[in-house]
Amino acid sequence: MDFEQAKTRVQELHELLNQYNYDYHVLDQPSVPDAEYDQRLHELIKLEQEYPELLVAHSPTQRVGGQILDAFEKVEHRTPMLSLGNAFNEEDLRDFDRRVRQAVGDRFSYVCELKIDGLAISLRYENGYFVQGATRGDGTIGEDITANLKTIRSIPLHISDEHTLEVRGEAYMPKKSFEKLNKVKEENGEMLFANPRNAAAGSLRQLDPKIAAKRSLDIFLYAMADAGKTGVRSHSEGLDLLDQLGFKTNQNRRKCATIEEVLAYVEEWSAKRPDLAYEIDGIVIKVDSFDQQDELGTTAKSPRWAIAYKFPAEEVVT
Ligand SMILES: NC(=O)c1cnc(N)c2cc(Br)sc12
Repeated sequence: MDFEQAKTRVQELHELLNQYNYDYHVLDQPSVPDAEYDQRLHELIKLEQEYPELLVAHSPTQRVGGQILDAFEKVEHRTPMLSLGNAFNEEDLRDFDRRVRQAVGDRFSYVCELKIDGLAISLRYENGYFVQGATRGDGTIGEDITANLKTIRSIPLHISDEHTLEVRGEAYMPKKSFEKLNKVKEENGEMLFANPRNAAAGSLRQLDPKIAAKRSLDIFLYAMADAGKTGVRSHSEGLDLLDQLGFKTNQNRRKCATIEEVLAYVEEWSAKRPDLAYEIDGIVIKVDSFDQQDELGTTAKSPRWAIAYKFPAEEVVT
């Protein structure tokens, strides 16, 4: 095979492997047996060894970085990462609804989403390439954990969208992975993680990406910074765009026209919570239209157009 043929084949393998990866890790619908994926990946590794000039940072072979970092660099978020005000009961939710109606009237809708109990992160794409990933930190300054986030297979290393994009989401450890990890730690006489959130945070703060890669972390993306710049006009349209771009979003979201529908969604998912493959600690409720979000504005800490309903703390049986 000459260089030009190798270049064409490398491009084909990028597309094939990215598609297989998307089907498996984003859609949860594997399209080929693992052996087929491994065979194609091995073919790409061999071609990159034979033609090093064909090895690029966004190659599917580059998910698990080499060197162990000494520390994490600080990253300033170009758009601050918000925190949410809390609601603890039906009355708090009705108060929130009254405040929204006072500001924007009765013609609006909410979007309800599961509040993932993980670690808030931000992904930065430039010209369609994943270039940096960071923790929320204090909302303005986070830590650069790009190497560890690259190991999360549901994070695309390249997207079709050419402009610069910042995508926010929650990295988490599925319940089964958490139980498996603690079982191994117990067998090794190591300290156990208290819960999947701590396990996810501890895994993403590993200085060695090879350790993070073994922790079966996953992610749900739920917002774009400056989403309006992409032309979408509401939060729900933004989530649909994230789906189209190949990101993993949580499909249990629902548009609600009234607070009664919001309360029904809260009730439904409070009951379904134990059967989910991941921990949630509440429900996020947002006014959908960006124009109406702008009318409501933001306090120093959190938006007036969103609230997080928190499930009551579970009784710990000692
Ligand atoms: N879907 C969402 O908006 C969402 C889900 N899960 C979370 N832990 C958070 C946190 C903020 Br802040 S928003 C959000």
